Amino acid sequence: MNASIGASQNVIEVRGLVNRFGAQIVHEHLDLDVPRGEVLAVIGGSGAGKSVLLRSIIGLQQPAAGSVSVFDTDLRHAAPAERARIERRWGVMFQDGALFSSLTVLENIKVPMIEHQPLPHDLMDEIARLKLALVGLPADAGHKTPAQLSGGMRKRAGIARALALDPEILFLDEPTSGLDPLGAAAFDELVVTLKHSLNLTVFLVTHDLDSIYTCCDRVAVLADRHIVASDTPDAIATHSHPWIRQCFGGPRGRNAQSARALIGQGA
Ligand SMILES: Nc1ncnc2c1ncn2[C@@H]1O[C@H](COP(=O)(O)OP(=O)(O)OP(=O)(O)O)[C@@H](O)[C@H]1O
Repeated sequence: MNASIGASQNVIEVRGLVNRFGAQIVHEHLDLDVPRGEVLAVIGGSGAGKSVLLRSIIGLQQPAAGSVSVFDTDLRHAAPAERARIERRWGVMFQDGALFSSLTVLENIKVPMIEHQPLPHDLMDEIARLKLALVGLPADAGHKTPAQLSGGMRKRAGIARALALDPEILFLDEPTSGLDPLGAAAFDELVVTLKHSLNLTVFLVTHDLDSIYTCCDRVAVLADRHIVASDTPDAIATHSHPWIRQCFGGPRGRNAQSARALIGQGA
């Protein structure tokens, strides 16, 4: 496909994806579209293949078959320079933040800039400080190492680094895992704010039903090795697939729906 056409509204298109590890088939003919500007949550049971899907999209996992296009470009067939240009247009926050432990937060945020877009050091410092403020971290957090931050602050620092190059797509792998309910809710609000202020497309792997109702436009459910349903959170909640019924009909699903109803009433 030609990157210059850009006619598609989908910034990510996955077609016929197959991933296996030895005899274990994780994905079998999986299709998924992510339109520009959408916050998409990918949910599914533990081990369903959500992280492997994310890794396949960003090129860290070589699929056995199928294609993945990002910005209308099939990354498997892209020349290294083109691939690097595409990679600069997304940012990734892995589950544990994946920050360099020996660097300060500001130095961590500057790493992608030094790698992909070296600028005078003063300017990179200034940009890093702006990213820190954007994710709601105080200025003094910039001079701390990851070990000196709380779990929630580390995740925010991970997002700040993912935003270093002003990406169009933000990939988040279980961003609220390990956070207390208030920290998780604040994180969901941050995702909504970033989506609107930066016009981001967000690909979110999550187990958190509150996040789904708070910040997602659409939910794609990964089960039985492929996407079994993809729709708004409300529509997914009434889907008949057994895993979805178990997930949304259980106590966590009911709590998330009640919380949403209360928010809707302005409580
Ligand atoms: N590098 C690898 N080598 C072998 N097996 C792997 C590898 N990466 C993932 N798997 C297997 O693929 C399956 C899907 O893993 P994945 O991490 O995508 O699940 P997940 O849906 O993200 O799970 P969780 O919600 O628990 O994080 C698992 O059975 C996992 O053990």
